[in-house]
Amino acid sequence: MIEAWTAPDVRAAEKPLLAAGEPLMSRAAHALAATVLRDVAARRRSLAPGSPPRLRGGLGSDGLPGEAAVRGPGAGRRGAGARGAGARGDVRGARAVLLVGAGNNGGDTLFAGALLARRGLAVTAVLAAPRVHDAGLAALRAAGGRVVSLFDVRVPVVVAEVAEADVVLDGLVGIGAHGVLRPPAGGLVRALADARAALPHGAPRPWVVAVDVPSGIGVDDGTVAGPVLPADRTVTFGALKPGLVLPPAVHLAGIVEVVDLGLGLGDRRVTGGGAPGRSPASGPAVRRLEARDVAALLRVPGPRDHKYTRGVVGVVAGTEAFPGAAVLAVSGAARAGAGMVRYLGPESVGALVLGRRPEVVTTGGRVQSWVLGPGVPADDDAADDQGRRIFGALAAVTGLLSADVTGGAVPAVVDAGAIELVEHRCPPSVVITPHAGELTALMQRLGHGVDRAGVEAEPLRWARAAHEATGATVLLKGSVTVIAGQDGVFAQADGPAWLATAGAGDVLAGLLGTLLASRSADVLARPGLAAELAAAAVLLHGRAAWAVSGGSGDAQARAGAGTGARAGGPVVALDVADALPAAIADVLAGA
Ligand SMILES: NC(=O)C1=CN([C@@H]2O[C@H](COP(=O)(O)OP(=O)(O)OC[C@H]3O[C@@H](n4cnc5c(N)ncnc54)[C@H](O)[C@@H]3O)[C@@H](O)[C@H]2O)[C@@H](O)CC1
Ligand SMILES: [K+]
Repeated sequence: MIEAWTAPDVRAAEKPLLAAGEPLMSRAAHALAATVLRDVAARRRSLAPGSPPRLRGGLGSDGLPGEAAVRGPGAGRRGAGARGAGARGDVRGARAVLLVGAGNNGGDTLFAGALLARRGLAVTAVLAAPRVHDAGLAALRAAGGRVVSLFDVRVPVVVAEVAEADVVLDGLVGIGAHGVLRPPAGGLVRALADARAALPHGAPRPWVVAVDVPSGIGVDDGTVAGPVLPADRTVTFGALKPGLVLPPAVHLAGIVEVVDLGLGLGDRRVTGGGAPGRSPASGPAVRRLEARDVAALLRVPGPRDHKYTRGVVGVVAGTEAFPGAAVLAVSGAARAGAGMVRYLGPESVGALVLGRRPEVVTTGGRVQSWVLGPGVPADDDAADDQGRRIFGALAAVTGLLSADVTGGAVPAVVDAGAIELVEHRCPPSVVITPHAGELTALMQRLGHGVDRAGVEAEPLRWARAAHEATGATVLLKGSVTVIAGQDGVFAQADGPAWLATAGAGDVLAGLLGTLLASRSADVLARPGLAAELAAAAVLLHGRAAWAVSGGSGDAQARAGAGTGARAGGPVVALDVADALPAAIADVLAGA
């Protein structure tokens, strides 16, 4: 389990250690410097004449930084200069620029800069505040570092200096940041980010290491409200912060490395998540399941199981206009290991489903979970019969219909058009699965004045708001999927960007339906479990997609970084469903 803790939680955990005189800043600075030295040495090796071409500005297949565009041997911009040939581990003469703010984040950066200077790097500190960490500044000066102030030199001069550097350390603000970066730091960062964005794809540029967090991100909510210099690597101290796992900020953090300061935050047994600002006792603010967590959640059939005990999934999906969604949702459910799948829908669609999945049953009967809505447009009169089926199922799962009639509520996945049909408060065992556009429509219907850009800018806030407004567990789809449930928030980054393709959501809905059906009674008894199973479904879906795509998401998952099309190739949704058995087997085998 990957856990992210809020700034107040980190501070609270640091407090007793600082009071006991633990040298946390020194530990942080040493770890930061070690990473920077390793990165600089690795980049020099990758640019040395005769070395194989590597990816630049991205994650190499070995998890080490390389080059984003493939460059031929010896194509270093300044030949054997600062970025040119370097012996293994030789970093002497490399240029480092430190961006230094007023607080301890700047202090970490200055102390790390002093260590870099002592290893032979040419270090320049750019001070973005009238007063910075005194001891850190003294250490850098004593080590031979150069110091300039943003109050004395103009921003374009600094931008030019940064362009010539091998590595930039962003130490403007860390967990003490409030709001968007203020001048002069904000202006500098905007100019640096603009200069970087203007570079042709794959052009040489300095490696950017964010100190604790990329300065300017919303540390506790992952928002990006102002300028931020995108990092290639973030070295974060003590624990992951929510902004390093949540979109959109996660996409600016690069490869994330956690330096253990002995805060003990990840050590305690976590029973539930909490809102930012709660004490560590209430658990991490955001969690991300890893494969072994998912293995523990999956219900593996035993010798006494039969199809009914394993879980029957009822699928109301597809219309004559959108029959494919039915095939995809049913395939996701069946391939994920449902004991049985019941398909309910138009006869012609049922025939198509049976043609692809003859094991499906097309008659009504008891189910242990519902999958409602894939391929059923809410505003389509022709979908009336499907709408009626969905209304009926929703009445059962929300408890509107008496248990005497329904035989008791069961968990449900409410997807696509069915989201618009939710009119009553739901239990958390109902998981709604909108993308940003569908969540926007839902929140507007509930009276919130938000547009799609607003949801995309603050996915955590709106996923939570939707959970609070509907009672349902909310799975907000994206390259990083945010899930808000009764016991907290998950942010899953498991799939390749190739997975953003038609029908992928239908497969996810079916897959999640199966996980809910297999643990139906547990979900009803402990509604927080629905969010965990939703996170598990996203992980399995993502891993299946990587398998189809031909790449591997392991490096990204290990790094806690956002996703991207860094490897692999295109995928189609039905192939993702077909890859689920192997993905589940791998997870269960601990692969
Ligand atoms: N507390 C500790 O013992 C440790 C802290 N560490 C470092 O210390 C950092 C926290 O230090 P601080 O509490 O001093 O806070 P920061 O260094 O994160 O930032 C606070 C300073 O930045 C200014 N600032 C705040 N918001 C700003 C904005 N929007 N624009 C421009 N300036 C802004 C404040 O006025 C203040 O001077 C961590 O992120 C981490 O890097 C590490 O050394 C590990 C140990
Ligand atoms: K920073």
